[in-house]
Amino acid sequence: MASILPASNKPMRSDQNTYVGKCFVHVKNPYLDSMDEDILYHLDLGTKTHNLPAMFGDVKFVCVGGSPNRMKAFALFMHKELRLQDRGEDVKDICAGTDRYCMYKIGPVLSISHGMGIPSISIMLHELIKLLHHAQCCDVTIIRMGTSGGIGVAPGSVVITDTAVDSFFKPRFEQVILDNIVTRSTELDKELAEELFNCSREIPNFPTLIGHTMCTYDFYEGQGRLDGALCSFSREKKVDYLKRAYIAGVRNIEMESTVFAAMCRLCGLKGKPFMNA
Ligand SMILES: O=P(O)(O)O[C@H]1O[C@H](CO)[C@@H](O)[C@H]1O
Ligand SMILES: O=c1cc[nH]c(=O)[nH]1
Repeated sequence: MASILPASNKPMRSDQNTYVGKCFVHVKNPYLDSMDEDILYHLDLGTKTHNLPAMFGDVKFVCVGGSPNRMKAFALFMHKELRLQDRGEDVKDICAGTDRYCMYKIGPVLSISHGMGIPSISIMLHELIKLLHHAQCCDVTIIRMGTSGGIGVAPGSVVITDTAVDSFFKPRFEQVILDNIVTRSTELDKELAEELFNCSREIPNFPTLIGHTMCTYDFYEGQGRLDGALCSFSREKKVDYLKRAYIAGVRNIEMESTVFAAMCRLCGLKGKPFMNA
């Protein structure tokens, strides 16, 4: 999406952070420490109402995806894979008190839904990152498992994102903060990409590749679709745009990866979108 402020009113600033050895999930908000209580409103959790270190202190993997049903199915799958003692049917939605997101905990794995688009996943990520921070979690890996539209790849391929890019094919996320635009990096953990790619090679008939993922603010006009309620470009313009995206290294399109990459990177989560194209 283009900046919503004129260029002259755009103080560009970059937030930077790198991954460190043993890494606690950290927040970057000086006000949080002085707060008597932190209510994670959209997760229906809080520091006074729940013992977050006891509930979540052992979390090492967080898997997120748009749809609540997908994330429940993934939780049941993980329950089976990890051969946990309790019955699979007992896998309970921790956020059942709110109908915004669902969350399941299966041993060290959290499975959470985030809805569609940047604003929806960003609210969930703010509260998830605070939750992992309050629970004193360290060395947490987060993976987004989503659907996406492939560009120049065989249908059904899995794209492991190395870098999330915006609609201009740039590795950045522009966050509007008050009336400023702050540009954040969207580089992702390269080792994790290789690790996931190597795992995929052990599974027969599992076409997988590593590439850039383009994140748009809209499913229809933003992704060059000709079948939305509005369409102001020609088929030729659409094809030209997608070809330029391919040349820039984009292999799939979805709607959350830039903010996901930017926030996880800043707060010490090793992150990776991983998508069906
Ligand atoms: O499959 P999920 O995780 O919902 O993600 C993709 O699907 C939605 C659009 O249909 C967008 O949220 C896009 O990013
Ligand atoms: O954003 C998305 C998600 C799934 N498929 C697409 O084509 N785009």
